[in-house]
Amino acid sequence: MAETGKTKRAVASVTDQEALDFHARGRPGKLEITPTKPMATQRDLSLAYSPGVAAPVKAIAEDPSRAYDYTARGNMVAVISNGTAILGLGNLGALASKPVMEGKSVLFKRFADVDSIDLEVDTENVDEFINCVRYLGPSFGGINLEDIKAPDCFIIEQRLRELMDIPVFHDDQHGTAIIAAAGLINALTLTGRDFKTTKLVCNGAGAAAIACIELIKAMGFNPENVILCDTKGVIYQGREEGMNQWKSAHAVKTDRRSLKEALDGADVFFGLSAKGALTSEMVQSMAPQPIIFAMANPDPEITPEEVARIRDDAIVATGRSDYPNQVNNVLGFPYIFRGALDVRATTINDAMKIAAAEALANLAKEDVPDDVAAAYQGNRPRFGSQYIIPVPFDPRLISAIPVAVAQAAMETGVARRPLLDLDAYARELKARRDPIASTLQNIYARVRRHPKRVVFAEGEEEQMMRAAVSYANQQLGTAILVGREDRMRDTAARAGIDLDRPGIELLNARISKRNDAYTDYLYARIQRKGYLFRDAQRLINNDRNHFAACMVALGDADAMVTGLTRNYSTALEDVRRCIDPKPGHRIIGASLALCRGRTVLVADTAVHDMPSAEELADIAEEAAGLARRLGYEPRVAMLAYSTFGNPSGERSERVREAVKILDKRRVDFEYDGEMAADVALNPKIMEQYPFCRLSGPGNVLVMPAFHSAAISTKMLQELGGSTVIGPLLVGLDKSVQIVSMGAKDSDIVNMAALAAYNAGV
Ligand SMILES: NC(=O)C1=CN([C@@H]2O[C@H](COP(=O)(O)OP(=O)(O)OC[C@H]3O[C@@H](n4cnc5c(N)ncnc54)[C@H](OP(=O)(O)O)[C@@H]3O)[C@@H](O)[C@H]2O)C=CC1
Ligand SMILES: CC(=O)C(=O)O
Ligand SMILES: [Mg+2]
Repeated sequence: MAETGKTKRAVASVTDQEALDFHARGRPGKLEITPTKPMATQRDLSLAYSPGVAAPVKAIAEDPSRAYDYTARGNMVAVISNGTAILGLGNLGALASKPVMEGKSVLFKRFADVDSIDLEVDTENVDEFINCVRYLGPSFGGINLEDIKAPDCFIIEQRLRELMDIPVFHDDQHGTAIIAAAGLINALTLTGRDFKTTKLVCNGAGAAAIACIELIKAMGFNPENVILCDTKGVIYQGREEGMNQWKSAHAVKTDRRSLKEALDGADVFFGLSAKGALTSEMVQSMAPQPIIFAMANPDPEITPEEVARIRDDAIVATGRSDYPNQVNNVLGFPYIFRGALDVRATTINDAMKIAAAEALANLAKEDVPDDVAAAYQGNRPRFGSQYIIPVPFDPRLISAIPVAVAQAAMETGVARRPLLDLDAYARELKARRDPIASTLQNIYARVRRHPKRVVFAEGEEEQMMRAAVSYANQQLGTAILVGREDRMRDTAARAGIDLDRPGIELLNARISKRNDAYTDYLYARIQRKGYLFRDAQRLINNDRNHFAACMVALGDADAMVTGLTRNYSTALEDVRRCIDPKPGHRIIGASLALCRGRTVLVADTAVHDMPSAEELADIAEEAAGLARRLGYEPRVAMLAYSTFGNPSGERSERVREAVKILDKRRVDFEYDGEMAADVALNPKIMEQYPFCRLSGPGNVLVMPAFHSAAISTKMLQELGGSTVIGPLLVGLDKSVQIVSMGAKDSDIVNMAALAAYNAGV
């Protein structure tokens, strides 16, 4: 094998409570619909609705293909289920399936910019279900059927494919088969096996299992070497109990009757059944270098740890994201539909499926470039037993898979709109992904590799505790909660938070052994600023910000997070009493705003009220440095209400002056200004200033003053629907982050992760 390694969880799992909170927070559920056209004026209304809307109606009635020009159809996929086989949880009904279907819809958007809506159809009657879906064709560019039990799913998909002229794709069947086939191609290569002679046992004979074995047989597996099992054991020729025509098609002549007997000497196990179905004893009896794909969700047939306990020569994959080798259809469906939609395919055929599987398998064999490595928890994986398949966050998937699918669609004559230049298409696909959008993911990955001790100063607050538990759970390091232990335990018990878990430390400032050291340190810093020794003592004993900041200053913690109960400037003053700016640096606040797939850093959102030209230049330098530390190349726009001198005014003059100072300093990043926000952000408007030195839209926006920075970021958040992270505190000698008062636990964890990241990873 090219590489061996101990199997371990890649990231920590989440608790049920965390998952419930995540779904309930803010607007319940995971998606909402936003319009793509303005709806502000009477004219907008006349265009969007009556009378203007009649024009596209007539155009489409004349030529149905115009629906792709005038409606959202061409980029819209429905995720449809009746909830009869929700993951491996069984038949829990249409309504209970909604969280999964909403999840699939948001993954379509997140990974491939496909718009998607979930539809839960409340019937187990096959004809009723077909009848419901068949008439929805005009609304969508494709139909993703999901979590419908076998054998109903086979009938439903087959009929709908015949009835509809858009792709109908049951993801549990074909999506799973494509990803499993890709993983299998690579696992066979690594173990020197051949398709024709490899013996495979598949546990589960439902939607996913039948499709998987059909695809691998189509790719060259010998049918005699494939044994299928279900709840009744081996599916052998002549068996009558629990059979259907789809199982019968794969029945083999054998005297083996149980999964245990079937697995004796087998090379490959495919699990598409239920939690715990594979035992250690069965794994023990498999051939050398066994390949084990335990794909049941949410819990696999066997865990990688259990396999590792008994064998060190196995290649193991699961359907989960928290172990290496995630064989899950999320790696396929967003990109397969992307390719199919872009050529307006009438169907997703076998050639398109095989092209997707091969593209995916090949990607895992390629070197992982720098900008991709972060998606792999900061490691640079090499093709081997722990890396047979890319992870869903791999940014190369968006350009690799849709191109292969679109090409196969064109070659097999199912593309209604062929693409003439596939290289240009690949570039266009890449551009759909904002490289900065994965910033947070990258930061978490880096911190996980270099876990840090972060002190949560306001440890008695419920959100702080939740954030600390989440920090520890995500294996980012140790979370130290400062507060009175009895108070913390009371609050935790009431809120159902378990503090007795690895990675959580409770620290009572009053009885800490380090108080004397902290007091001496603080007193030395403030004795000439009007404070007595007993003042320093009181600050350390009673004020958690001073205590926590001294912990960081004296190296007892790597970073600190605070701010929940005290306003920003007061919390910053507390911290500043204990920690200086980094030599040669200026302390600023910068906020990261993520909006509609775009990310910008806005500064100074926290410290300087009315910065001078000199200070604006410093802010630009600090913000550019932060951008680089976050992993992207800054293009700094020095913002004002005017653009390059028009209209003129005192505040713009200062911004112009700051640009000249940056010129003199010969800084090593792109900057220009003064300019208005639309010039900075809209390339078309920027074109009116051909002399502008920015090579693209600004991604670091330096605001002329604190009020404009604070107002614009809050407006982005409230009106623009942006996620705003920060202000991040930049320029301190030690790593501290201050959250806004009343911040949510998820915001606090982000800030704690950023604090840990800034502490040096
Ligand atoms: N990793 C991935 O990407 C995917 C994973 N899956 C997982 O595969 C599993 C099956 O899903 P799906 O095919 O959609 O569901 P289906 O309901 O269509 O099929 C379930 C199959 O599993 C069999 N089964 C259930 N429990 C056992 C058991 N203990 N031993 C043997 N066979 C068993 C059933 O047997 P019988 O026929 O006798 O009832 C049936 O054949 C789920 O856990 C699901 O999460 C599914 C899709 C994608
Ligand atoms: C991943 C998926 O689709 C399932 O487990 O059903
Ligand atoms: Mg599914």
